[in-house]
Amino acid sequence: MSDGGKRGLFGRLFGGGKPEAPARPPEAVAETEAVEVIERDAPPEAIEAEAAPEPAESVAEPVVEEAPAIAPVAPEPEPAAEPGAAPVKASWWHKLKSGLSRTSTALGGGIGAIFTKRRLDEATLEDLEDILIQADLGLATAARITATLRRDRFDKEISDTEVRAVLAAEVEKVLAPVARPLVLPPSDLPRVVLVVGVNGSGKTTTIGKLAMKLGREGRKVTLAAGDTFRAAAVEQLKIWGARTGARVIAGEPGADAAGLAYDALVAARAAGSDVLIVDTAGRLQNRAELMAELEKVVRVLKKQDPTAPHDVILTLDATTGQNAINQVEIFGKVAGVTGLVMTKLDGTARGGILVAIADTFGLPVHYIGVGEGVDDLEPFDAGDFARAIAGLDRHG
Ligand SMILES: Nc1nc2c(ncn2[C@@H]2O[C@H](COP(=O)(O)OP(=O)(O)OP(=O)(O)O)[C@@H](O)[C@H]2O)c(=O)[nH]1
Repeated sequence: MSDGGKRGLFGRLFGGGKPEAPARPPEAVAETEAVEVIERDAPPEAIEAEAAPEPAESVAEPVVEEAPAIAPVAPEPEPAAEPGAAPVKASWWHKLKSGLSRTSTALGGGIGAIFTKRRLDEATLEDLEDILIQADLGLATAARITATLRRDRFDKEISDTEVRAVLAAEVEKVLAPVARPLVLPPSDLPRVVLVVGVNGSGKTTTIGKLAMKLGREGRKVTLAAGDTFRAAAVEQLKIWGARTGARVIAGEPGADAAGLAYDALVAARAAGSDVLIVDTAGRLQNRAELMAELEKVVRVLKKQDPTAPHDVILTLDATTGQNAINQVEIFGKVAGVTGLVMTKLDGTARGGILVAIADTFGLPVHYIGVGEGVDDLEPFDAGDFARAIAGLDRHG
């Protein structure tokens, strides 16, 4: 986070007060509980896509329920730090490297098998290019890596470690421009972060982890349980809310997602939240009606704040490989994706897909996830990622 800090610094940056909440009656929002549920009984069709009546008028009055307080979760224990490294960074490097081990083993094993004390010839370069493509790095990056080797080392002896160093350097060149943190500039109004993606890509888990990070930075966070299709997703978000101290605005199963997002923004404003993170139902990018619903969520948020949503984050499950490229294209068109989070890099040998996506779209990669734990999400660092997938140690 660019301007994260303790509450005092945050308070100075943001100033003391927040504006009054518009439209929705303040009694819809209780002030102190960690988790709250707004019961909404509007059926999904209550707001027609094109007629788009004011969502706040289309639903019954919300009811606020208090959920039992659950103690915030403690951070996971840090493993022993590398000498001279900051403990958190060291711990993350450890997780990143072991999380990406399947990718680095697939790449490194293939490279080790073809570079056994031999001169670099055209056949070896072709074999290498195949390995890089199979690891989902993308045609362009694979071609660049082999071109660099051809230019600098052709007909010379070269070890697999040297090849991996070239691989890391080329991958870092691709990733460095997209490694951009999620920036939350000072504002009197809540920053609205919409999280989209296909089913099971890790939206809710990522939101929970993000809420924890923002809470630790002293931000006041509201979560909107916009995945109204799946009751378990709402429960999951409530648990995250309780763990992180974020308030959760949720509705009845099947409630209208756009209306819920609208209400959540009203509630976030009334509560003086710094950030509203809106969860959405998982949807396949080829399901037109679900994609239309997503467009409606965006439209309805804009009715209250024309600049919202300020961030549209697409979560991508690394294990889906090449399909992730199609997801970026379609979600980009429908929801105006502004940044990416790649999850489940720990469960796949296909972590190279992040490189292909960076090369193809140039969209900011804010975070990567390498596990289900609360501390398994960190801002994306191009150099660390490149060296980890190449199976090399960290710089410095
Ligand atoms: N190994 C691993 N598992 C993850 C990671 N991120 C999320 N998961 C798991 O992936 C599964 C799906 O995550 P959810 O957060 O429920 O995904 P979702 O996109 O909200 O799912 P839907 O609500 O069905 O659309 C859960 O079991 C998570 O614990 C990660 O970085 N690594």
